Amino acid sequence: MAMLEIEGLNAWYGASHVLHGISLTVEPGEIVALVGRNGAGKTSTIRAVMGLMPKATGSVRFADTELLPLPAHARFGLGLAYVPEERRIVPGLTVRENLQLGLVASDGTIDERQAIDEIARSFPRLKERLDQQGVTMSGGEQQMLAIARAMIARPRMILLDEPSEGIMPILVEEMGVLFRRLRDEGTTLLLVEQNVEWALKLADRAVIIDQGEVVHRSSAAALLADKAIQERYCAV
Ligand SMILES: Nc1ncnc2c1ncn2[C@@H]1O[C@H](COP(=O)(O)OP(=O)(O)OP(=O)(O)O)[C@@H](O)[C@H]1O
Repeated sequence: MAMLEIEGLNAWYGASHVLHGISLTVEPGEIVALVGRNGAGKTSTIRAVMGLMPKATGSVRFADTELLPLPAHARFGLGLAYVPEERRIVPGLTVRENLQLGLVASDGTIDERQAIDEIARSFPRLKERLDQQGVTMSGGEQQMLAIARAMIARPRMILLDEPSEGIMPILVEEMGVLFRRLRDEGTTLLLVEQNVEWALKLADRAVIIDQGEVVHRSSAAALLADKAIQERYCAV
């Protein structure tokens, strides 16, 4: 059974029809890179999975549950996590308090102190800053916090929207190591990226979206080697 199966997904912003029959699957424990140029529909696709598009039709199944009829908050409870492009680190809250927000949907089933200890082991940079205001950290550290907050409730799948954007190369590298480890531990990842080469080196499979349609599916390695297709659909 696929972890995520999107079939014939259409979506709209008001009268503007932006996704035209997107179909793609993500198998358990794999990293799929979703690429394509600005405005192609990558963000809209993951927003539709999370229940954040004003209108969406078709089918989106997560571990065999049909998501489209469910409100956004019910989707988080199923073990899906989302790291949006704008990181939404809450002003006025410390790093620890931002992490605690990631546990709200788990209804007290996860031991908070243990979960924060575990996360702090994976993110040494956050460990040193648990009592600091989240928004005082660098952009890259805030991105790591947003990812840590998504991971803390141990979701089965994480959707990430351009996690490497605007981040120092050293942190991008750390993030790659983290994503591989997550995958090796069984977490499924759907990664929207403009940093195509980095994403393809990390991912198992790749899907390209162009003008709201899927135009290419292959192994990540095959797309990495195919500069012509990358130029045609991913050049900025
Ligand atoms: N809030 C909105 N209202 C109306 N149209 C929107 C809105 N957000 C995005 N769009 C339009 O929807 C289409 C798909 O955008 P989307 O953000 O999904 O693309 P993307 O591939 O993620 O690109 P980017 O990398 O720029 O985020 C584009 O034509 C865009 O202009």
